[in-house]
Amino acid sequence: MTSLQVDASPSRTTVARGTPSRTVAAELRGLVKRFGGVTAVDGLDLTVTQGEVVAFLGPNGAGKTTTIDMLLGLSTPDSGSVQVFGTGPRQAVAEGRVSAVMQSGGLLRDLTVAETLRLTACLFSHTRSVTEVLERAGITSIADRRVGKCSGGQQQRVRFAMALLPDPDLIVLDEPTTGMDVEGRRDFWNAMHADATRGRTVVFATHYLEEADAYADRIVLVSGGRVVADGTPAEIKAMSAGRLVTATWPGAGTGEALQLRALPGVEDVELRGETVLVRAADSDAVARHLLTHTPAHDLQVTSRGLEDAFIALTGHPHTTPDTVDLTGATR
Ligand SMILES: Nc1ncnc2c1ncn2[C@@H]1O[C@H](COP(=O)(O)OP(=O)(O)OP(=O)(O)O)[C@@H](O)[C@H]1O
Repeated sequence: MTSLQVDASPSRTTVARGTPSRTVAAELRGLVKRFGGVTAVDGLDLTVTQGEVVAFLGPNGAGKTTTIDMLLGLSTPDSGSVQVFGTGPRQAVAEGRVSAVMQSGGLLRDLTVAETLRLTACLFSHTRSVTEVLERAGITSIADRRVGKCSGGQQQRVRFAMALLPDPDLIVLDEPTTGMDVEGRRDFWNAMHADATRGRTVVFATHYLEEADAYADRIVLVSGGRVVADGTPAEIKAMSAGRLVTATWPGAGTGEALQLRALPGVEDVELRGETVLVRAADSDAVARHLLTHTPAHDLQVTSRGLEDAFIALTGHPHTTPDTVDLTGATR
């Protein structure tokens, strides 16, 4: 059973999970990491229990990669602690209990996919068979292809297969699908998710809200180096209460937008060409006003999604590496 709590100071919404007896996979306590004058991670606390698939979501510069680097023992915190399966992260990695899929690097272009995996397997005392990880990562058909000839999405699945070799208890993926097309992303996550359903703990950082929504059991929203919200995708979406009213209103301009903004319960008004978008707690009142006091027509009322929650909870518009400001007029 889970329950939603609001912790007023600092502003953070958490889900207290009622399963304290489950094995803790990773425990980050009071993590702080500074680079010169920049505080990349600012007192971050997070407990991941075994078997969870956790998405680390946040705007650019939120501190996701810095946190993941500390989780993997690639860098050390200025203060705070990291424990992975009750030990330090470096030891957990050395024991093969944790492995990672990073965005780039780690591949030799002239080796085939199968040679790459056989070479990687030599680094560990015990591994799963190359045949098995090829299958798990969905790349058996390209086993004899040179890595340099593989697409970006296929190369990420090679990295995923490499990470599966030691049969880790925790797999950490840092924005593994950046730059992939939609099909590549879907294939990658289907392979990852099929593996995760066998009880593996997964922590992944992503810019893609839909990936977090579709593949995570739990979303940890990070902003300014801190956890600002933590819950299931449904819980995170529900944190941004209210609805979006969309209508066509030819000729609407700043004056009309300001009038709407002044209505009770209206949080935000946006104009995109002839379309007006109103985010409001009381969508009925907004709809009634638009239909009775203005020439607006073609009204639609929709529940707000993860993107609205992202904006509300982080104070940032949501952007991905291949899109621009989603709240801007260019959308
Ligand atoms: N090696 C470094 N030297 C200086 N500043 C750094 C370094 N690494 C990260 N930072 C800064 O720390 C902050 C957090 O960066 P980090 O890469 O962890 O964020 P992120 O959430 O992963 O961002 P993105 O989604 O854009 O990858 C940023 O302001 C970044 O510029």
